[in-house]
Amino acid sequence: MAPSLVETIPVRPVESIEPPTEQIAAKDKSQGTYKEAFAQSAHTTNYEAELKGSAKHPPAAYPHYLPYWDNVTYPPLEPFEAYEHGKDADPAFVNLLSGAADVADLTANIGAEVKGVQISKLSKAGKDELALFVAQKKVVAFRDQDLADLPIQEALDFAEYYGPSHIHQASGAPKGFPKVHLVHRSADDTTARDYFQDRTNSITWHTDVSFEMQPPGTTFLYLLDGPTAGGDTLFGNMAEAYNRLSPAFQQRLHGLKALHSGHEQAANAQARHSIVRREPVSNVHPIVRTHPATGEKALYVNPQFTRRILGFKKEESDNLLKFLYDHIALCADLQARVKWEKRTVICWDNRVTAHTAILDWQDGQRRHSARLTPQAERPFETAFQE
Ligand SMILES: O=C(O)CCC(=O)C(=O)O
Ligand SMILES: [Fe+2]
Repeated sequence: MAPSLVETIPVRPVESIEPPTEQIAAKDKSQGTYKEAFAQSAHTTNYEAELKGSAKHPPAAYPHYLPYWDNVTYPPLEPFEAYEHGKDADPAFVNLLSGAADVADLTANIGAEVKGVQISKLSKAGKDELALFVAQKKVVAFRDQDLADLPIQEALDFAEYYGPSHIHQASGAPKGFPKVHLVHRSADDTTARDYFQDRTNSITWHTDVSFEMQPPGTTFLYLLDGPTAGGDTLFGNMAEAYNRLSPAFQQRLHGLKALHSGHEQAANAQARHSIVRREPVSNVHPIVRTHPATGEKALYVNPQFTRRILGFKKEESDNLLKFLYDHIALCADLQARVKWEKRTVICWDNRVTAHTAILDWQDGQRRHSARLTPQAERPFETAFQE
């Protein structure tokens, strides 16, 4: 992709899907540059309240998971040969599920809930089956997990079975663990309420960091602390979104490629005087990608990071992308709204799903979770078949 195209595409405002940077940086505006403020981040009121609690809320349950913005930059991500463990899995899922207390579908076409399986303790065969099970179900809530209570490095080692950890270009991370991506809104943060001063909804459908050459596959997000109600995460089945289209339309999408850009997310972080850990990148991916284990085809565009369909004029590209985004957003019949509980790990396959946080909880409650993000193969497509 010629870099000039990236520059000529108008920068559209991209909502931050990385809440913590926004929150701390907003405080920093009155305190000089972010970097100055960062040096004293442990002394900001907000951070202190998180550590110590206040009259209104308890301290953070997992203080070593509070976001920290180290000022370290990283070289570009290196290409690597991805290995798809789902291909080695026994589709009977004996090693994953035979000891489960309960396995239930959340809807008819997306999502499952599993109780009584400790994913951090799975055998190799169990881990392979997890990859395939999640690829089939698209998103799985594993209840009563110990991931948050393990040393952070052990949690990372578990996830890295599936691929090398992605280091996010702009998000806060636990101190010393830049490979862990944090989602954090402190208990005295009013973003969830403030958001609706300017917007009618908080929905930001996306698939994680699709601008990377090898975006994540099997991904784990675990709750550290959450509101009593609300703050669910909504997932959509992008393979089913593809299947719903007519064969003629599917055929038209095959062969099309789209540009995905991380430049706006980086610019956003810079504008907030936050950190950017790497030179931002853009990559071109097929609009219909194939899952390496299931062979399923899935729509692979999202309004956060996809910018342009290559070879189409702007209006053509905008219109087709708008249709696809509307299709993804409107199909409540291929979505699951997954509820968090303490000690829940939600695992999804970024190659065949889209997701969005829902910012609907009441003020005065912390929402804090950590993501382990193994990278996978470069998206590829296989031929259209009727
Ligand atoms: O906060 C959430 O519910 C989802 C956050 C998210 O998009 C992610 O961790 O990838
Ligand atoms: Fe995400």
